[in-house]
This record gives sequence, structure tokens and C-alpha cells, in this order.
Amino acid sequence: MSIVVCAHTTTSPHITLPARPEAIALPPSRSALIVVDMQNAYATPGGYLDRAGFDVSATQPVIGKIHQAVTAARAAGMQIIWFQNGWDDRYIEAGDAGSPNFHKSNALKTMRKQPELQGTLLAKGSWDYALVDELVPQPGDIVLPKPRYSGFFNTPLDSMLRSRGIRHLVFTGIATNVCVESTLRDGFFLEYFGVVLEDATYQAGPAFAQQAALFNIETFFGWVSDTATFCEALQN
Ligand SMILES: C/C(=C/NC(N)=O)C(=O)O
Repeated sequence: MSIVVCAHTTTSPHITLPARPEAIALPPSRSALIVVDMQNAYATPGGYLDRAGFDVSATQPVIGKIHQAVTAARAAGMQIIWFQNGWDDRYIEAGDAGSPNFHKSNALKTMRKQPELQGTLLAKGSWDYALVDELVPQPGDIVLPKPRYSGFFNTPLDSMLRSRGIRHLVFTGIATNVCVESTLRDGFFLEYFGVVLEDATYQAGPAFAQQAALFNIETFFGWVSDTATFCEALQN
């Protein structure tokens, strides 16, 4: 017997996406593909993560997978949402010493260690903040700046989704274990169904960080699929 998870509010035409731990029904008109923080900061050598000592050498295939997923989702009528993580170039939005973000952000810590980088890492308007050249938002897409790891925190994301009747979120981007997982978890608490395309994501840190994030998601907060399966399901 095969079990498919189906939101009882779903009356729109839907596809069935094979996923772990079980298939999930996705109505394209009530779903968004979210591309998390595909900025030079997170995916390009010389960007923030690289400068902070994280390995970004394997991010190129992830960019290709995201391109495929975005193209298929757009053709199926799904809303595309691009997150951009960062702050103003004086880092007022990042918070001062009274904010945990001031102490935990590796971008802010790297700039405190290397003051010549001040105003460059994750600063709006900088190369580091820009989306990678290969991924270009199209008219009709939403580009959403966010100041913390979760895309729901201090942004209009929830109202943008609710006003469009969107309850299903398909996640791609970097980093799986930080902004992807944080947003998917917050979405879970707000009653969104979250799916991650695992090969269209990459972790910040060792490989076990990717495995742990995917374990958490498939076991507790959502579903895990991959780009080819997603594209094929949308075409059928
Ligand atoms: C480590 C980190 C991850 N961000 C993300 N986009 O997942 C950061 O922003 O410092």
C-alpha cells in the first residue's frame, strides 16, 4: 500500500512527488519554489563562507540543479522566491553586541578579525550580497531580503504566501543546515508543508551537517526529494 501525504485543504490539481519518508501531494498553483541565499557569499570562492573557512568548492553542481528546478517549477506555474541574506553596509540591521547574531554570525566575526573586509561581507549592494551570475530572477518572481537565518523572521514572507494561497514550500539553496532548515522549521510551525530537494542544497560545514539536516527534515519537519524526481513529477 502506498501512502501519499495530502493537505486536506488541497482541492487544486496536484502532482504526487516521490519523497522521503513518503510521497507528498503538491498543487503547483499553491506551491512556491524557494531558492535560499544563492549569493556569492555562500556559493562562490572569495565570498563570505570561503573567507570564513568553509569549503565551497562543490557548490557549482548545486547551482546547476537549482537552475533545473527553477525552470521546471516556473513552467508548471509555481511561484519562485529568491532569498537574499544580509544587511545594510553599516550592519545596523545585523544587530549590535546586544544581539546573539552579533556574536554568532561568522560573517560579522570574520570582519571583526579582518577589519579591511568591513562593509563587504553580506552588505547590500556588494558583490558578496549579489546572487550568483548563473541564477537570474525573472519578472513575476519574488526577491526577498532577509536579515536572519529564517526567511520568516522580520520579513513579509508569511503574508506573501498566505495572500497567494500557498501552503507548500519546495526548498533549494545554501546552507541546508542553517537558512534552509531554519526557514523550513519555522514554516512547519506556521502550517506550511516543506520539501527539500537534497541535491539542490549544500551545507555550511562538514558533510555530516548535510546528513543531519536532512535527517531532521525527513524525520521531524518535512520531506526530502531530489531535482530529477521533482522535474519529472512536474512534467507528468
Ligand atoms: C552560516 C550562514 C549560513 N547562511 C545560510 N544562508 O544558510 C550564515 O549566514 O552565516
